[in-house]
Amino acid sequence: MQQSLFELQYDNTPIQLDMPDADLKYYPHFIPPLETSAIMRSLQESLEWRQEQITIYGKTFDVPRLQAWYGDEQAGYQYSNLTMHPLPWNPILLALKQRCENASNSHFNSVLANFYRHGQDGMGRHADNEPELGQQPVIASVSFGAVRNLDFYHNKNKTKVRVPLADGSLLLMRGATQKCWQHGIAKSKKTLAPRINLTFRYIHNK
Ligand SMILES: O=C(O)CCC(=O)C(=O)O
Ligand SMILES: [Fe+2]
Repeated sequence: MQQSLFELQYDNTPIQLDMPDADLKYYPHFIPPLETSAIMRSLQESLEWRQEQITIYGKTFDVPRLQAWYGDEQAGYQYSNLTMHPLPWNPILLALKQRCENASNSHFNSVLANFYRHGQDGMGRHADNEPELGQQPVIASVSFGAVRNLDFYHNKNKTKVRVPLADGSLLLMRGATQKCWQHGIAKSKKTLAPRINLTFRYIHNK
């Protein structure tokens, strides 16, 4: 039997992840499946992806992914005596920002985009706890493309929680999440398709 378009409504009810000292809400179908591949392609083509580098003990390495940072002009921040400025918003990022603001009842003034080209791209353990993000930051994380595991590590005990982030999903991180947990995207030996993740944030300036 043929399904009518109206029956192809996906349930957008969020799931509250049961983790202590964290406030994590997961929306598996935040972006309807019919829209995700076009959005992914347009992000891949229209964002100004950069290969950033890090220096550890005097040796310089390529960060294992491509990155781009967009936001309001006032959302710059100080970094090693330099003021970093975001690129100006484009229509697709603004539309996604609006959808995240509606879902979270929050405001965002910048977005960090990460492009994981294959399984060997990843992100090391960290917390988004820079002072510019405030005491209990609200971060909206939208994913497109390959499913990748976001691993959470509790700061005080050895608890590890693996959260697979699906194409078109939204993960809202709030409350004590950044204070009490670190998170990272593990690399994989498997051949994985590309993935783009956007983390919408609010940067407070003095
Ligand atoms: O790619 C992800 O899901 C994680 C991104 C992230 O942790 C970050 O941008 O701070
Ligand atoms: Fe993060």
